[in-house]
Order: sequence, then C-alpha cells, then structure tokens
Amino acid sequence: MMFRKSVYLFSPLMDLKIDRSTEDFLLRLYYPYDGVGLKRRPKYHGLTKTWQCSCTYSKIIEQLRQHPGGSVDLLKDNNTGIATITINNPEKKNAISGKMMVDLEECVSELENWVDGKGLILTGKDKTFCSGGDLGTVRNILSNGDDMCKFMHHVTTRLYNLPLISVALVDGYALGGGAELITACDFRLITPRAKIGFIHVKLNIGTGFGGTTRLVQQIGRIKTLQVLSSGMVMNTDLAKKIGLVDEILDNNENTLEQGKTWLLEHCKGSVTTTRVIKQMVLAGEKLDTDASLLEERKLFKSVWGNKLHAAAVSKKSKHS
Ligand SMILES: CC[C@H](C(=O)O)C(=O)SCCNC(=O)CCNC(=O)[C@H](O)C(C)(C)COP(=O)(O)OP(=O)(O)OC[C@H]1O[C@@H](n2cnc3c(N)ncnc32)[C@H](O)[C@@H]1OP(=O)(O)O
Repeated sequence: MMFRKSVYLFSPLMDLKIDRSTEDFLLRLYYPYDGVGLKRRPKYHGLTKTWQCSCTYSKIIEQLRQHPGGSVDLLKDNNTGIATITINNPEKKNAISGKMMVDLEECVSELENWVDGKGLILTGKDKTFCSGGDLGTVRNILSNGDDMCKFMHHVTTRLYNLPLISVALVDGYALGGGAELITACDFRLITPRAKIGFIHVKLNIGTGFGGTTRLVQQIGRIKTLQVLSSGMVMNTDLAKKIGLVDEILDNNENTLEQGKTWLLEHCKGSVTTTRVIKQMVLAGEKLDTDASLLEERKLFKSVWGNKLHAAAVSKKSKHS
C-alpha cells in the first residue's frame, strides 16, 4: 500500500532518471527504520527495482513493444524451486523481437520477487536457442540502437544478478544476441547440436547485449578477442575448449530434463542456502575485498544458527 502511494506521489517524475541514490532515498523516505528492520528490505527492494525500470525505461519499452513477434515465457515450479524461461519464436529460429526484449524484462522482474526460487534455466523453443536480434526489429531501429543496447544491458545485468543459480541450456543455434544471452547465466550446458557464434563482426557491429564485458570476465581477454574478431561459429568441442561451456549433454530428446537434473545437482542446499551462496559469489565478483567480506558476513549471519543449520550440526555427519 505504502509502495503504491509512493508511485502516485512520484508519478510526475516518470521520465526522470532514477539512479541507485534516488532509489535508496525513496527507501529511506518510506522505510526510515529499514537499516534495522533488514528483513523487510529485499521484498521492497525488488518492487522498487521493477518500478525503477518502468520509470527509467518507459519510453524505450513503449518503442520496443512496437516490434512484435514471438514471446519469452516464464514457468516457475514452486516444488523444485526451478524456473524456466523459454525464448519462443521458432519460425525465426527464436530471434528476439523488440516485444520479446520487454517480455524478458518482465520475466526477470517476476523472478526478482520470487522468494521460493533457487535455480533458473534459460532455453529456446524447438531445438534451437536464439538466432539473435530479430532482423525485422533491427532494420526498424537502425537509427537508434543505443536505446535497445541500454535496455538490454539493464535486463541482462539483472538476469545475471538474480539470487538464483542460472543455466543457459543451448540446443541448436545461439548466434549474435543469442550468444550474448548465454553469458548472462552462471553456467552453460549445451547439446552436441549446439552452434555458438558471436557473429556480430559479420554484421559490422560489436555486441549490444553486454556480451563482451561478461565474456572477458568469463573466458579472458585473448579468447574473447579471438571469438569476436573472427565471428567463428563454434561447435561443442571448440566451445568447451575455449572455456565457454560447463557441460555437454547427451544427444537425446530430453534436453530440458537433463538440464534440470544437472541444475538440481548444483542447487543441493535449501532455497535460503542456495540464494545465500549465489549472493556471496556475486559480492565476491563485483565488490572490492572489504565490501565483499562485509556482505559475506551479513549473509553468513542470516543463515548461521537457523533451523536447518542447527539440524545439520546436531546429527553426526560424514562428508566423504
Ligand atoms: C546486438 C545483437 C545483434 C542485433 O540485435 O543486431 C544480433 O543479434 S546480430 C545477429 C542477428 N542474427 C543473424 O544474423 C542470424 C541470421 N540467421 C541465420 O544465420 C540462419 O537463419 C540460422 C543459422 C540461424 C538458421 O539457419 P537455417 O538454415 O537452419 O534456417 P533458416 O535460415 O532457413 O531460418 C529459418 C527462418 O528463420 C528466419 N530467421 C533466422 N534468424 C533470424 C533473425 N535473427 N531474425 C529474423 N529472422 C530470422 C529466417 O529468415 C528464416 O525465415 P524464412 O521466412 O523461412 O526465410
């Protein structure tokens, strides 16, 4: 209720750029004791992020929606805590239209507020992952790619920062923006049919969805240069050799099930523990050492001595 009120009050500022300090200011304004009552903060933080997105990006969202085709679909399984995002535009090899970029943002918003989740699979419909930007959309926004780029940086960064262990499950092609999307997940699993290409050079462009920044962090500077400057389309062996891929799945029909099984093996803890682990790792990657240690301590404190911890230490366990 309080949140709705804040939207109403600040609605005249809709097109004002709202940055992190404004967001923190709003949180302080409406939750002045938030620093003490930390338990409430993540929930409102998520809502604020959603609101922040619709304020800052409202014009871009409106423009992107004008380029229809396909959908990006979210399925949340509360029993396993695993969600699946499916890129769905099979007539165009799952090319991502303007409307689908907005769909993806909505999926990410929903996942930011999904407190029961611990894992995420990002996949494509009908045995292919994603052939990149829909060339129909691309042709129509040639005069202003910067807005799309800004929006997709925002969306893929939020996808990467979700407190869920995420896996890109690649069957068939992941090209251009499709290849960039796989870098926004923690892990990459591929089938023997997968072909991954940062083919942007062939279109005389660089990456537009944040792919280079993340790729340098993931496979290093030189390998990133090799991949981007050649526009090579990698088969499974090459993708594995270059360090882009964590596992090659069997060549059978049940790719999604295989992906889920693999992911559950990497989400062994409870929902809380898994989310804490992911957040600790993000802090280790993004913050300087002192700030990361502080965050690690805060997260540690949030699980130490809880019911599950107490139960685990009360039994005689052996981890051989
Ligand atoms: C910042 C990101 C950047 C951007 O936004 O500009 C990019 O993502 S750049 C990358 C853009 N992607 C491409 O250039 C890929 C182009 N497509 C292909 O190379 C092939 O279609 C391939 C290899 C994905 C699949 O080849 P295959 O022989 O198996 O199938 P078809 O070529 O017959 O494709 C079937 C059908 O899909 C249409 N299609 C495929 N990709 C796209 C796309 N990216 N945008 C729009 N449409 C696409 C293709 O034209 C065919 O349509 P049809 O009407 O049947 O001719």
